[in-house]
Amino acid sequence: MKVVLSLGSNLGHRFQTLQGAVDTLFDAPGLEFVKASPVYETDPVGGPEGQRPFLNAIVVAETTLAPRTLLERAQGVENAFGRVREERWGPRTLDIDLIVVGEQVSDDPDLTLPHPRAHERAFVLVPWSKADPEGVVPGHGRVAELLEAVEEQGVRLRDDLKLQRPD
Ligand SMILES: Nc1ncnc2c1ncn2[C@@H]1O[C@H](COP(=O)(O)OP(=O)(O)OP(=O)(O)O)[C@@H](O)[C@H]1O
Ligand SMILES: Nc1nc2c(c(=O)[nH]1)N=C(CO)CN2
Repeated sequence: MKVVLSLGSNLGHRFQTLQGAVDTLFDAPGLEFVKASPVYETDPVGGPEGQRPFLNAIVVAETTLAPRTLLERAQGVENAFGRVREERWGPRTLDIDLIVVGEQVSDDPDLTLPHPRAHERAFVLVPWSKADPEGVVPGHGRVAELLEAVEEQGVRLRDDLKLQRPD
């Protein structure tokens, strides 16, 4: 099954955190790296005033794992990078969201698939469209079409930064 993950960081060494997350996510069996998007610097959406901009990227992978197992893997990596959960949409060293897992659809609040806000977030759609132009959000449509409906201002390519394949 194809998995699309969104990675974001707006505290600490943001790029090292994203690369470390990519390396750690693929350290265990069941998840195979396919591609990472370019890295974008993005204005914070929601949350408190005055947050630093995020670095955001999308990673496309193949998996044999159940969605819940993937969520546990992602949360384990977030915790390993010292994420402190305080206020909703507040600053974080690392946030990993499951955007889509195959064709799976779920409205479980602990794991909603596809991610309930992905289809309206430029910081997801812009990098995703570069890594995977054929991408689809089940129930919402093609990434390329969803992108036409969002404001891309506030999402800037950082072509000085490039995520490497996991080591
Ligand atoms: N598709 C999903 N990917 C990741 N977490 C999810 C998903 N659906 C539901 N969750 C749940 O959301 C909870 C809160 O996640 P988190 O604190 O990372 O939210 P957030 O990143 O601040 O906001 P947002 O959900 O808008 O991205 C997690 O504990 C997780 O169980
Ligand atoms: N620019 C940007 N804004 C956000 C982000 C993010 O990754 N990038 N993540 C959020 C919660 O997941 C809320 N707001």
